[in-house]
Amino acid sequence: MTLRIESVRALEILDSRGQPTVRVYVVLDNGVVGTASVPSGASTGKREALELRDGDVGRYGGKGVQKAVAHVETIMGPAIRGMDPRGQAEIDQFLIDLDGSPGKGRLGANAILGVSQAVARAAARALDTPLYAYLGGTGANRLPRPMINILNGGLHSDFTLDFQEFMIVPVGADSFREALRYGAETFAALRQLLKARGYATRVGDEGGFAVSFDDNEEACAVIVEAIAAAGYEPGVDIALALDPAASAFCKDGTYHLAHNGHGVSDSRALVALYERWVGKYPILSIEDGLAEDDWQGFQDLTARLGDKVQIVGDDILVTNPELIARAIAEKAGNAALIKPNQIGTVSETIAAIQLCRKAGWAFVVSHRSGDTEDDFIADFAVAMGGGQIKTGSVCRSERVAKYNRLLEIERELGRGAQFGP
Ligand SMILES: C=C(OP(=O)(O)O)C(=O)O
Ligand SMILES: [Mg+2]
Repeated sequence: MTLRIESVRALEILDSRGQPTVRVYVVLDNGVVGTASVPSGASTGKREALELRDGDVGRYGGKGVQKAVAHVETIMGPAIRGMDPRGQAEIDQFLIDLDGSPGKGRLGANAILGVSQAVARAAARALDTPLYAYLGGTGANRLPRPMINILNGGLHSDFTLDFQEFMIVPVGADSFREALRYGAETFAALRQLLKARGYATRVGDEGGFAVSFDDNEEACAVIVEAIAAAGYEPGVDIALALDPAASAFCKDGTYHLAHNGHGVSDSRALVALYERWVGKYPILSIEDGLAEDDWQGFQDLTARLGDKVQIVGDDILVTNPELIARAIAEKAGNAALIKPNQIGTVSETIAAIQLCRKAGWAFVVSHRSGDTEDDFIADFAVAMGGGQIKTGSVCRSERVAKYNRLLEIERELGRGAQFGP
């Protein structure tokens, strides 16, 4: 069967924060269309691929993406016209070369990723194959274990807490469906608990409750209570995972904690705090426990806790194979967060995961805090062999879209479905 890219269109749409973002449509010569919408972070790593935004504050109150849209339609589209959409690696490399800049800032990583993902979708549709099977083959039958965000802080909720994400991990569940149920029931129990204590139950950017406690640690304590209130055993059925996103409260190598009594701490004190918490609460994963430039801190944390806790690099690694390779060599962590828009193409995202696998590292496929109804990462996680996925709470549709897609995939796989990292 011959398949050719006929045209590529793009559109400025809104993300879940009401900010403009890019949607791409790749049209094939047989009429099949693949679409993709690109997410956008708030607590971004400084070495991420560059999201191209227009200079002025646009009509939605944020900076528009008209330039990125124009680059898709006038530069990238004509350049890949006539190419076979099944040649993902070739097309991605072609787009990287067409941009020619180290951070993809000329054409815009948001524009490039939109095209890259829409090409994959178009090819899968043309072959009448689900995206997970197209990207992962017949062996792609493992559903990822979810890390479900239930309390938001940091840049995702105006620093109601210093730490950005408090997540629950249904370790005792034996299917994705059950895991999601554990998560939804605990979220409901947490809502009741917070209400009973007089807290408002508004939510942050990723749908976790945005509650201000005097001390960050209270978040761990209340989650453990909610797990028990929902009828589960903390640490056995459901564990905790943290993403402090420490770059956001680090200035000049010092960590400034407004919700922690003593206020300011250095890297060693923060590592000691995590050690104390791990001794007290069933925490199995800590992402960005230190700031993106604190390689020594990541090494210390890994040396102290790495044999029992997953130490995930997000801002420090930015899904970049070169930085992941360095962290593997320097033992600065034992897992990578995987965000396709941090690196900018599907092929480079796959390369980052392949590197993790080779080194015995774990990986967590992730949404962004500004996201859309696009559920690409759900299929992508299954294609990559499961691992883990973090895509927010169970109460905002742009997050639930990914969970619901995973439910669909699990049912489609039937008896063949496997679950967990
Ligand atoms: C998802 C995250 O947030 P953002 O998209 O704001 O970087 C994160 O830090 O892991
Ligand atoms: Mg993070």
